[in-house]
Amino acid sequence: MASKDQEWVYYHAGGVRGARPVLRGTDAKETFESIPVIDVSGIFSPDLEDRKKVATQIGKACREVGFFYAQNHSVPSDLIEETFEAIKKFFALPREDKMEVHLHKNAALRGYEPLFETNLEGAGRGDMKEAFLIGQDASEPEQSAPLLPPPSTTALNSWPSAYPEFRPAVYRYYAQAMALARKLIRTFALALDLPETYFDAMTSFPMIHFRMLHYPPQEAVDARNIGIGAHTDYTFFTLVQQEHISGLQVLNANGIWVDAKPIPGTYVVNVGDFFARVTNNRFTSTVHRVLNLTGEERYSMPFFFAPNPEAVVEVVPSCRGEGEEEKKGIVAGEYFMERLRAARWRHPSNQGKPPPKVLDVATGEVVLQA
Ligand SMILES: O=C(O)CCC(=O)C(=O)O
Ligand SMILES: [Fe+2]
Repeated sequence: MASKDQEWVYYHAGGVRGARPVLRGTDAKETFESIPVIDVSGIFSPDLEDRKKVATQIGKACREVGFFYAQNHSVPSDLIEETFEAIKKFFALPREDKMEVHLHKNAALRGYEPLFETNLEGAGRGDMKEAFLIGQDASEPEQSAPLLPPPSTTALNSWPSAYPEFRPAVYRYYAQAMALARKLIRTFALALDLPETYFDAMTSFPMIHFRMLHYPPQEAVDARNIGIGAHTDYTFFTLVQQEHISGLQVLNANGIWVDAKPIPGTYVVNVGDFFARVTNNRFTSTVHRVLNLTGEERYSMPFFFAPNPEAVVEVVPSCRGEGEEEKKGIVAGEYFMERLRAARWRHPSNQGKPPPKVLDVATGEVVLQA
């Protein structure tokens, strides 16, 4: 029974605000307290049985936690290090070189996002991170799109002219992350008792968002000082590289934050909202946030893997239980852009629309976003 002393955790999930009571002692429910580590080397095996063994472990992690560490993922560690070096150089550029590609100049919301421009929890001065975002873009030859775009197609990504080496460095990593994601989406299919290729057609040229992030150290731990506010991802799944600096935290069913500390040689993999939807929430899209209390600069690179923009996303056959609510199909690209715009409502395409209502985490009141 929630008393007036009840503590709450506020978050932003599935595009809406939510709150979870913090449960301790005899009120606590059965939930995870750590994040499983899974050796995924079997996904590269020619033997289906090896691939299924990994799928079984991944399926369990997706149902019980929504997060797992993937070990032996085959993306070379020196490539990951080189990519972090390139990202650090980008964030170290003079402000005007970064502002050249500010994401509000870009219809697809790609490019540079300065500190404090999103405010996922709605409190304080905003999320304490800067970011650079690229995504799927058929006009960029590095992406080898299955269908050539019409010649009039304009690029969706924006690249800083002051740092020409950035694009090839980012794409060297992008290709490897994409190859791993393609293996994993098949493993997720097996984990759901579906044919291994079940998701292939709806991810033939998927919505990718590759976000490079820099979190300066923060001084205080309160709702007004946060790297990225509590949220869920709008993906099928996300592959996170986070160097050696801690900061990522995952919310369990008791409202307790569990650290997703960096483990060398692994990816943090998390389920996003599209997977929660197609599995009727059998896979959980778990709330997470970032607080950088290490006193050091933190860099991370989540690679978001979502369906093709035109794909209509429906509950998969193995997750249609009797008596369960029939969810109607959603067009993946529309849903995605809605979520992206809600997080950045100052974008010119939102002009004239009222600001979204958000919860002030400190007071618990609903306010209009500033
Ligand atoms: O920086 C991280 O480790 C995770 C970032 C994240 O959750 C996001 O960008 O959605
Ligand atoms: Fe996230």
